[in-house]
Amino acid sequence: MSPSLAKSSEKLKNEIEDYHKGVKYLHESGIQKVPKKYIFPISERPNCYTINENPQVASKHNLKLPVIDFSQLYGPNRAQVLDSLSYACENYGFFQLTNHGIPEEVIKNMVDVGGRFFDLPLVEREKYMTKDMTTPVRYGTSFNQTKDGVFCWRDFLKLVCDPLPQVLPHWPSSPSYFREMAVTYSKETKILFIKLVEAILESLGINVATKNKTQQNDEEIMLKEFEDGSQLMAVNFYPPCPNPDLTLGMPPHSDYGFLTLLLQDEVEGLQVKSNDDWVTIQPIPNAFVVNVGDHLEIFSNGKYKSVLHRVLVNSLKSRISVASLHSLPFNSIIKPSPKLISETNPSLYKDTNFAAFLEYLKSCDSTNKSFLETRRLT
Ligand SMILES: O=C(O)CCC(=O)C(=O)O
Ligand SMILES: [Fe+2]
Repeated sequence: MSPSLAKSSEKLKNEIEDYHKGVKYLHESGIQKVPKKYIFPISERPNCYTINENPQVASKHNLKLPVIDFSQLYGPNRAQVLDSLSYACENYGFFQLTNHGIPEEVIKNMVDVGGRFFDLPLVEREKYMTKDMTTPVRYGTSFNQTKDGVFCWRDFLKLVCDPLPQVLPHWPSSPSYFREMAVTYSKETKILFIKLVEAILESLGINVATKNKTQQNDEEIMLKEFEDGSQLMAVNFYPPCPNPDLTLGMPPHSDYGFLTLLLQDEVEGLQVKSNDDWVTIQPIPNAFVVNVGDHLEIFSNGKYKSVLHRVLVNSLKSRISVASLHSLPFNSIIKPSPKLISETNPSLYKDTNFAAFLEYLKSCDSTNKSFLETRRLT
């Protein structure tokens, strides 16, 4: 190899190593332009409208998602709230949840400790970097780091939350109070998830209340399964990006799981696909953005929609979000509820399980085709 060729191949190798160190590393190294690796094809880039450029377009791109006041579910307005919930899940796949009962302090502590984790030196964070998708803790960058052709502007820490006594010793012990804050947050979101599942089953006409107290019905058994179900938390970190118009924090995707409870800080970035448009979800302090995952779309036989969403980045501010993904236990088979299928309304999805999802992740570039598309029968 000629000396100049050797030099350029050495440079390429260093660059590739740098991408795998993540975008916080790139940001801190002071880059002025995003490397080629992060540039999305034109058709996939965000349209960065500002209010001043085109007020009509800007307002169209700022959708007010249905806001569900959770406290109202337990009062005289329950039926109306269930209707709004059903409307949101059918038409948007997303809603914002206020007055959910999780103390402000628990939320603030989680965002704070998540931020302090990303403030640790790279050597500390790197300890959790692994290609193994089944480990209790995984630190990484982009979306599907080993498969992504184009990298996205996001670093993450993923924490498996069950069974807690087994996974907890693997969670980061630094920064201080990380485990305490993250455990409290994961337990609170799990309780909220169970309450949401009860409401969602009821909104689908599947009633959990037992008529005969000595007998458990199918739905109660199912709720018990959710209590023992899977929970995965992803702390996402998006540092400022020099060219937010060329890249994305996360590419369009739907969430694997039944429901995601997402906490976003005050910096906007999350966009949801609605009628072929990308619309920004305005952060509401202390509220959760809740979205239907692939499993709920399958379970509801397509009535509730697992909708594509993506994340934009910006040149000024870091952004943190914490996604808590909940579903049935990892080894469960997910299928349409027998209560919702009939001869005239046949099942639209293949039964699925976690192994099928892992297979999908291994086999293709996850941004090309959604997992859900691979499960549809028609
Ligand atoms: O950062 C966000 O707002 C969205 C994150 C997300 O979609 C995810 O973690 O699946
Ligand atoms: Fe997501």
